[in-house]
Amino acid sequence: MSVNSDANSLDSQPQHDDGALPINEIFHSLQGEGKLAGIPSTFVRTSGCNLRCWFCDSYHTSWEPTHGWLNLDEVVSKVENFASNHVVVTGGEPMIHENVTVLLSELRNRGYHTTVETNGTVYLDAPINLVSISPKLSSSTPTKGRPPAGGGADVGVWEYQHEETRLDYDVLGSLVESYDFQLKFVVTNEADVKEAQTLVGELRGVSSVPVRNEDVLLMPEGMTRERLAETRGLTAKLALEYGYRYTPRLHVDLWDDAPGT
Ligand SMILES: C[S@@+](CC[C@H](N)C(=O)[O-])C[C@H]1O[C@@H](n2cnc3c(N)ncnc32)[C@H](O)[C@@H]1O
Ligand SMILES: Nc1nc2[nH]cc(C(=O)O)c2c(=O)[nH]1
Ligand code: SF4
Ligand SMILES: [Mg+2]
Repeated sequence: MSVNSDANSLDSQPQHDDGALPINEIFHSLQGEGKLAGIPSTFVRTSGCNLRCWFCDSYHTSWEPTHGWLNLDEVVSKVENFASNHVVVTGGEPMIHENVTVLLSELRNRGYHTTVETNGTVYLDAPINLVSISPKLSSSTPTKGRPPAGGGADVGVWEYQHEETRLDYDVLGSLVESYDFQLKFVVTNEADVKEAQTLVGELRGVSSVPVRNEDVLLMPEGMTRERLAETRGLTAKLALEYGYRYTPRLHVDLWDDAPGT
């Protein structure tokens, strides 16, 4: 799959009537994060994202989206090759592709449990068992002093665009009210947890459904074991202090976040 030169072109895709999606990889692993951590799952990773988190551990498909497209039948047949009943649709940002609803409907019809990993900036109406929302805090914004993993595209452009796009309370409120959800925050320091606490408070103010502390997960920043060793202790301490749930990153602990894990 060739690397797409114009990183923006995938961010708003014309819909293909065969349900086609830009797919970076489809692989089988343990769900590494969140309430379902440890469950053998099939991952469908779409390409392209509308944000550019400097820490993105999938920059090969967000900052530099690959361009391979698979139609619905091709995706489903690859998923069917694996034994898991759980499918995790992720990216990149999967919710920027309308056709994700077509895939999710087909997976539901085939009896799969589906999780969507999303940055919470786009709302889609689809049959999803768990929406795993990871709202991006101010510490995610790329800056000249915080260049993105993998070199990345033009930070100047993306610092503004990321900051403008990363938080949408209408979308967050709709997702929380429409789906079983978890809120999963990447933690680099205590300021992130204070910001997450404010965001949860705002969400509680607009949501007609409860946002329980056990639905709020703190996840240490790190795409390597070495980096996680620096951040997991603080994150666990903050989870205890603030009463939120701690989530590991099992795929990093086990396999250093190698491709296909
Ligand atoms: C690559 S993202 C794809 C889905 C979606 N775009 C999102 O951000 O939620 C998958 C998950 O990895 C998390 N993530 C990405 N890079 C990370 C890092 N360096 N450390 C910890 N979590 C990270 C994201 O917050 C998200 O929960
Ligand atoms: N094992 C494993 N678990 C994951 N949970 C969320 C992931 C993601 O990239 O969305 C992910 C991933 O990339 N690998
Ligand atoms: S929103 Fe998700 S995929 Fe996009 S850059 Fe951030 S972590 Fe990566
Ligand atoms: Mg990942």
